[in-house]
Amino acid sequence: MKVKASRKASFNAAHRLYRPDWDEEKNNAVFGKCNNPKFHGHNYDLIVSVTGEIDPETGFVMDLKVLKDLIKEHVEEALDHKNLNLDVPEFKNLNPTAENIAVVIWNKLRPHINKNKELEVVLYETPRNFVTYTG
Ligand SMILES: Nc1nc2c(c(=O)[nH]1)N=C([C@H](O)[C@H](O)COP(=O)(O)OP(=O)(O)OP(=O)(O)O)CN2
Ligand SMILES: [Zn+2]
Repeated sequence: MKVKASRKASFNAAHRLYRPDWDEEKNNAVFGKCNNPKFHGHNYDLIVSVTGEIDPETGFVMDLKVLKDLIKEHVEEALDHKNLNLDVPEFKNLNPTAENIAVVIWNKLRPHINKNKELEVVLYETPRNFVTYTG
């Protein structure tokens, strides 16, 4: 019997969506207001879920206090109050779209989650725009 255990978190960050190899016209056509050269920010909401068997001794799929601390150390400290394009090495050559941010978060957390458990990251960029990555 598998159960999904989840932890919510949030961070805020600035970004700009653009490709340096495209001219301004094309960047504006594809990325619109998200291509603002002075950047813009979002309050990101994150749901990290771990799915697996319940440990019969603890009753936990995973201790959610441990998951909270992992998110704080590996996600919030890396991304919160940062300019994703300028401050976060993973986005030096990668557009910080919601999809790419979700993949980066998943990759940061995966090494710290038991191999027998599945990991899912849901990232809300706005209250209505969200992406899901499961590896
Ligand atoms: N597939 C994707 N599409 C878009 C992304 C993305 O990361 N992946 N990002 C953006 C913008 O950065 C940003 O999310 C603005 O999107 P928009 O829909 O314009 O949102 P609003 O500011 O209008 O706020 P809502 O609350 O969503 O109405 C665009 N596309
Ligand atoms: Zn944006």
